[in-house]
Amino acid sequence: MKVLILGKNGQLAQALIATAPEGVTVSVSDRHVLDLGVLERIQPHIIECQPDIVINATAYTAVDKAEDEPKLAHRINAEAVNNLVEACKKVNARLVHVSTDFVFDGSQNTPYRPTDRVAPLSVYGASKLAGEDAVRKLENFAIIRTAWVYSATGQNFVKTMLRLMNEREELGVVYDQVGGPTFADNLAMAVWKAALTPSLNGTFHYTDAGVASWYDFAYEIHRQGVVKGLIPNNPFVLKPILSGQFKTKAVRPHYSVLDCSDLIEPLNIRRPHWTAALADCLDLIKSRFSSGAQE
Ligand SMILES: NC(=O)C1=CN([C@@H]2O[C@H](COP(=O)(O)OP(=O)(O)OC[C@H]3O[C@@H](n4cnc5c(N)ncnc54)[C@H](OP(=O)(O)O)[C@@H]3O)[C@@H](O)[C@H]2O)C=CC1
Ligand SMILES: Cc1cn([C@H]2C[C@H](O)[C@@H](COP(=O)(O)OP(=O)(O)O[C@H]3O[C@@H](C)C(=O)[C@@H](O)[C@H]3O)O2)c(=O)[nH]c1=O
Ligand SMILES: [Mg+2]
Repeated sequence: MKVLILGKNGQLAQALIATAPEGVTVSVSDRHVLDLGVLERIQPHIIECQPDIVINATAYTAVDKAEDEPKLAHRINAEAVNNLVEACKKVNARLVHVSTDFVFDGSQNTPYRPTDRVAPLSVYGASKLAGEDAVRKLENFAIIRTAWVYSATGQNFVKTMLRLMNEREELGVVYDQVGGPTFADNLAMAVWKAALTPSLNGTFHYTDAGVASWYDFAYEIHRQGVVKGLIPNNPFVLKPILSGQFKTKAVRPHYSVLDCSDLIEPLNIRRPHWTAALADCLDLIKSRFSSGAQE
């Protein structure tokens, strides 16, 4: 089984590479091998690789910047995906594609199922939805929507909080956006299972278990960070604030909890609670820090 992973240095790509199951032959294309912005390169590259399965772990993920660069976000998250779909058709490859909770507007107050109404609030969300729509033209695909991804490598909320909690004595974090924090390593396990289950076709959700606001998430990062010696045990004030008190270019959904049962039940996926997953990630960050690892 030949699996082509698109993306190398991203959070999910790194986790997929680290957890590749035995028996699969993995090849990885980073942006130097295949820049997805150069649309006409996509088809020849896929034809050259002849994969059985393509896992697209790439995306334009800068949510606020996308508001200023809508064309680029659309090119990477939608047009490139459309070309990828055409290429997969040519070589008869299964495509596993990753999408986001930001396709929803957050107006629901029960966990979103894959079939619930989509209505993105941001350029990023709209571009990812257009990418999903392209993938749904294929016969053999799985779209995995996830949310609030973090890992020991790369840029994410956990790393930002650790930095700010080391620099400041006070921090405001929004409590009116509620979702499902997800450790990239756990997401990667779910993506591998989905990739290697050919009968699984359609749109699915995976996040770690439990729900949190960004404030809850930050509170737990601080609590565990202090216990693990990643944050000094100094007086520190974490203030719960409203989204309106933290101005961002992009509008984010107030509620984007994803119902993952359609994926985790048939595939028997173990879904750790986000607080346990956070502990795993902080342990990794700590071991990288003490071994002097640089990014
Ligand atoms: N981060 C999050 O919180 C969430 C992410 N998602 C989705 O999960 C998936 C993985 O996200 P994540 O790993 O966090 O993303 P990262 O931002 O960590 O990584 C982005 C990846 O996209 C690649 N990439 C970006 N632009 C190009 C380009 N022009 N050509 C080739 N490659 C490019 C990067 O390539 P390279 O490796 O070469 O640098 C990198 O591997 C995405 O589909 C994202 O939309 C969904 C919900 C939440
Ligand atoms: C740094 C910071 C952020 N915030 C808020 C802003 C925002 O509403 C929220 C999260 O901020 P971030 O910019 O880290 O997260 P953001 O980039 O919006 O994360 C999103 O990324 C994309 C790729 C996705 O697909 C989503 O699932 C989601 O993970 O926290 C604070 O309230 N205080 C702070 O000090
Ligand atoms: Mg971000």
